[in-house]
Amino acid sequence: MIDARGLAIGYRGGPTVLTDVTFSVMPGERVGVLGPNGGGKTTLMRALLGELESRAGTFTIEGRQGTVPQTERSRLDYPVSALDVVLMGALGRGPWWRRPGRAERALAQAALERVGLEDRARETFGELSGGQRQRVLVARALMQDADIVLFDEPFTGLDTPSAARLTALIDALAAEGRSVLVSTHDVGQARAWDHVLCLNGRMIEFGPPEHVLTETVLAETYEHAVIRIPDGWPRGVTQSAGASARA
Ligand SMILES: Nc1ncnc2c1ncn2[C@@H]1O[C@H](COP(=O)(O)OP(=O)(O)OP(=O)(O)O)[C@@H](O)[C@H]1O
Repeated sequence: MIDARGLAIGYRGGPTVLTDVTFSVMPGERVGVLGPNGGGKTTLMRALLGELESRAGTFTIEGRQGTVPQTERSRLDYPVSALDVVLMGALGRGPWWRRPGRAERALAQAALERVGLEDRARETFGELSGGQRQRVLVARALMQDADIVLFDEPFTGLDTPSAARLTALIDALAAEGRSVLVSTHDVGQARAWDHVLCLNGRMIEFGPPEHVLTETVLAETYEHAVIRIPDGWPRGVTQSAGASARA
């Protein structure tokens, strides 16, 4: 679904902020994207969405993309309902001037049901909890029938039950053959996915978690910040309480 070779990415008029990115994602794979603040996770997502051009290297993407952005960055005071947000996923299906019809509304309602929010359709998006907003945005990606779903730090601020619900949704999307990229600060969570991509201004490592989540790679990724990872890790990985790495 995604094949990137030696990508270098920067913002218009600015320096290159991410280099040497080489990875591939197959249908149904879940890839965790790890890195410190400013490491380049969002930049990579934006390049995959076509918002930023690569300055070197090549990449190909096959299939429709859907994105689940960081909701605290969205404008939350705009009075749109949860259903309206999901219906935005239907834009592009028909001419821009045509309002969503009954069929689209039924699909949007079904997508909300899929994420367990069928009874919240009429509620204002900005008044939902962070976890509920994330799920509405997953429903929007379902509405787009996205083959590739990009999540930008979706677990930030979620309590344990909400995080577990979102993890189950990510697993379900992958089980349907959709490819899922999830940027996260949670090293413990990334361990459960198929591949991990570590970024810190350049790609540090890409591969299965058991190869990537080593002390050496994490130290390079987080520049020797304290990394806490759960017990039961393969040898060579720092062991201590907690499950998250923050830089
Ligand atoms: N709109 C922008 N214009 C110019 N530079 C930007 C822009 N957005 C991000 N950058 C720069 O790109 C680099 C990577 O930032 P990015 O937002 O991709 O990191 P991140 O890994 O997503 O961080 P965080 O965990 O804080 O969200 C940083 O040096 C940042 O200053």
